[in-house]
Amino acid sequence: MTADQEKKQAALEAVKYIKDTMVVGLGTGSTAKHMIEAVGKLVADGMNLTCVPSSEATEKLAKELGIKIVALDAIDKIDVTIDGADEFDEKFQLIKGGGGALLREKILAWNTKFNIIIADSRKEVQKLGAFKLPVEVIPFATKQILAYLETEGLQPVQRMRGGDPYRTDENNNIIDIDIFRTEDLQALESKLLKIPGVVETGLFLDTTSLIIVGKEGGPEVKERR
Ligand SMILES: O=C(CO)[C@H](O)[C@H](O)COP(=O)(O)O
Repeated sequence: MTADQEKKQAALEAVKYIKDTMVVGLGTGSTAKHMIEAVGKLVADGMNLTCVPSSEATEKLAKELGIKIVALDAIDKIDVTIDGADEFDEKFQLIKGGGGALLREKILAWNTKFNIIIADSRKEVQKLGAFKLPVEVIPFATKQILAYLETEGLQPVQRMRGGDPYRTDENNNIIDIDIFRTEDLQALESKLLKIPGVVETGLFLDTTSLIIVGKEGGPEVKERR
């Protein structure tokens, strides 16, 4: 199976957890796109859903598909959020933010009763960190944060797009760092979040309830132990 076929398979399995009248968080990225399309079909078939998007791109696609979108402050709690990931390990720890939507994705995950991650099988790793960890920072502080992270040995690289700094939906910058040699991810997360100007990191350490992986022979559904 191609990675994209696995993504779609996982997405189609995940939408089975969506029930009528639920508030649903919609993730961002190429795996989430399959899920949003499937949610669009549920809505077209008559399901009454209220959805909260994790990015402007997701909001645009959802609206095109006729999905009812509300802002986070219009609801109390999200019933289920379905999102992708760049990497996950057996402890259900994730790296997210390859698509740049980590801040809103993390806010959605934190405000959700049941978080489902959908992924192709290449996202499963023994140890997080082959994928660089995205850190969202405000533009005002970017130069100084880059210098600090360099002294910490985290090999920071500012994300660029077409020769200009990449800007998130919140108009911030992203610095990608190398965490492969980091053992204590919780300590790293705390250290990063203490830096003035760091808005959020793409480490999702304890929000995920279920991971669905697309695989030859059918989706694998992993429950958090
Ligand atoms: O965190 C994300 C976006 O911020 C995505 O979930 C992550 O990058 C995975 O993307 P894809 O489904 O395209 O592989």
